[in-house]
Amino acid sequence: MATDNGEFSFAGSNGNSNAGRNGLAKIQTHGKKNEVCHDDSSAPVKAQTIDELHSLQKKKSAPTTPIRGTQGAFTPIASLASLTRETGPKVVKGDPARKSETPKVSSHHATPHHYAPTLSTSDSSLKFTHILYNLSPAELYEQAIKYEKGSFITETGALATLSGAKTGRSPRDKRVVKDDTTKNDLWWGKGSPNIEMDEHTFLVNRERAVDYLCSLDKVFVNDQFLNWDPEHRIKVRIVSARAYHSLFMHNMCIRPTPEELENFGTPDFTIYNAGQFPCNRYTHYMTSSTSIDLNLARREMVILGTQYAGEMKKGLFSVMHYLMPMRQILSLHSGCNMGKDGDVALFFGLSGIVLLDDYSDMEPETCHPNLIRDLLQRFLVIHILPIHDVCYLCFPPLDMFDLGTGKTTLSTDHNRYLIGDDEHCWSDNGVSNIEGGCYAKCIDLSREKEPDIWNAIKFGTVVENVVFDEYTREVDYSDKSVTENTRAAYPIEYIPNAKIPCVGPHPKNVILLACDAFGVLPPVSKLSLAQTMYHFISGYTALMAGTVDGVKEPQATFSACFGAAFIMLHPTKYAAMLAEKMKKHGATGWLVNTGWSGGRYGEGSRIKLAYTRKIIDAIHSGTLLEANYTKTEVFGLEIPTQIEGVPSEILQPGDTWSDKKAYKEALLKLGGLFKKNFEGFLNYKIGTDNELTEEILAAGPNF
Ligand SMILES: Nc1ncnc2c1ncn2[C@@H]1O[C@H](COP(=O)(O)OP(=O)(O)OP(=O)(O)O)[C@@H](O)[C@H]1O
Ligand SMILES: O=C([O-])CC(=O)C(=O)O
Ligand SMILES: [Ca+2]
Ligand SMILES: [Mn+2]
Repeated sequence: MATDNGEFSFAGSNGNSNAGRNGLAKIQTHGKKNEVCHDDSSAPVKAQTIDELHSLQKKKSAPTTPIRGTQGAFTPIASLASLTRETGPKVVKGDPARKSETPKVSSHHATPHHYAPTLSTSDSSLKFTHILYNLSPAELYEQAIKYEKGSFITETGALATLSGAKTGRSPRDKRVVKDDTTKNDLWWGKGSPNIEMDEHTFLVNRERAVDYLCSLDKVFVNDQFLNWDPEHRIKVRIVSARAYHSLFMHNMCIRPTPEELENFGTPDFTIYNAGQFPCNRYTHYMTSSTSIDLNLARREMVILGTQYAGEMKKGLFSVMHYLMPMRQILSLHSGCNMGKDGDVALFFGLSGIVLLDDYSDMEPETCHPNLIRDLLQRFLVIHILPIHDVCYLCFPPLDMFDLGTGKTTLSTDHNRYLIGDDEHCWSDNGVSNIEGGCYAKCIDLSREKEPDIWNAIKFGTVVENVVFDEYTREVDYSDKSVTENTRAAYPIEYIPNAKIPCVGPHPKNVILLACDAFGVLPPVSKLSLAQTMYHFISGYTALMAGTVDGVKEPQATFSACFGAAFIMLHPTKYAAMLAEKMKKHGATGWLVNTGWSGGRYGEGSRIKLAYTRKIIDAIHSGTLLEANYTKTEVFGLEIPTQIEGVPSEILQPGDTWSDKKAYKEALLKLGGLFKKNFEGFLNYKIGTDNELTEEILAAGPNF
């Protein structure tokens, strides 16, 4: 929904009587709104900083610099205005610790602002906060190392950081404002990742975050872009308290040129990351001290109680899952690369902590014991939400993790151009990467198997939660002491054959990746369009759950569109768009199992990355399309009989199991889980074509 001046707007926000210049309700700082308790009843102090206030204490006996003169030199940042400070802190560059340095005024902020006569309402509004605006990686390194515990330079020059208590995303703590527009537009209720909150509660959390940020001596502001398609580029502002967060987003979002920054204007979306500070559990809708709050009408996101940087990345991805479909553009949780001849492939796959199951129709007593235990241990104020409501948001136990299906690993291919590793758009113009960087798993990373990722971990790259040698600073990628989910965030240019700008023509191959820990899905199968849709909607992979005795058990998980945690609309909306685009552009679907072979987890072994790469090569080159196929029982998948460089005996999973009976059992078990999961979609039509809906329903396991 681009407006005349090229900025997008959200449906519903423009007609709002409360709307400010950009269609947004402004933060109200005076009078009205009886639900807010104001502290501006007493006579205001005539000062805008604490220093000014102190200067008022002493009677002037000699001329000093006029107050207005110094103030006029700085532009305040409107985003950080709150009930306690109307204007927000002023933008300066440089480190406030270097007192001798005169702070340079940033020329980037063109927001015209008219100073009201000094009317300060609390001490908070007098406090000076430095805004460290779009610092360079080198400056951010210095800030991190000086002020953030756990920041170190690794042997290869990367910045090692700790993300704090949270080393992965917290999907249970995500909240989305339900208002008149989103109540109809978004997917709510059973199975949906969108847990509602109201506008007022959002403002409570926003105020908490903004006041926290303004209480600091300095905050970081990044102004950057999302989406390499210039027609659908989104301007984002990230306000954060840590150099780690600022560098992470510098790497992950698209970096503006100095000219683009000069003309940046008003951001389309703003994140307030106050992750070090918890939310208040006595606040309505809060069930823990972590909250990630999305307000589409205000175009804002607030983060409280988690420093895991992936929340910002995936929070913005959720926003794109709303904005892009509104423009008939499909947003995809996929990697993407392109061959020398311009053939594009998409790699879908699940990852991270995902919605595992849904217990909405269960009584609290029968609810998942892990969840109950977790609730009892973690929630001080269970009464805020009736336990039954919480139960319907059943998520995996906290010690559950995924193995990674291979989006990043397989899209990063030395023989092909990398368009992106995780988030893309498919529009009438072709594909475009949403991001400006990659976020690779580092666990067991090896130079031989993943040379391009290995080499990208250098100066400028953020490595999260890795363990390194105290003296040499050599990283031990096999060390899981902090977490399994160790990660590296680097600008996409760090991959030598990145395709810049990160756009490409319409995809020729759509590869669905599943890490099957049951060991029954074939290493590769060719899919019909209906099968592709069936597996896209199912979004299967295995998660590893730690049990009480520390034994790891694989568990099937289904995450619609291979990214249920990030979608905003009903999965069938995305599925219909994918089907339409694949049909129109003649793309072929493939299912690739990057998981177990020769038995389930614990018995067989993970398919060698080298073999998976050969399989992917054969898909890209077109030779696999020409191969001979046989059809499997239960799943009805077409399996090639031969692939160059891959032992033929591993292509048929049944042949690799020594215990055939166990194989059949595992196969039927997985088939049953697919069926059960798909029941949730039986009542939905996919697109306008009833024929396709019927076909998709028939394309699942049959037995
Ligand atoms: N046969 C295989 N194919 C793909 N990856 C494999 C294979 N065997 C082992 N791996 C490992 O599995 C992991 C795949 O993770 P990857 O980062 O590609 O996941 P992802 O799909 O990008 O997830 P996320 O969205 O969380 O980033 C890597 O650590 C890789 O080394
Ligand atoms: O967001 C994260 O933590 C990592 C990621 O890419 C995903 O989970 O899909
Ligand atoms: Ca990845
Ligand atoms: Mn991802």
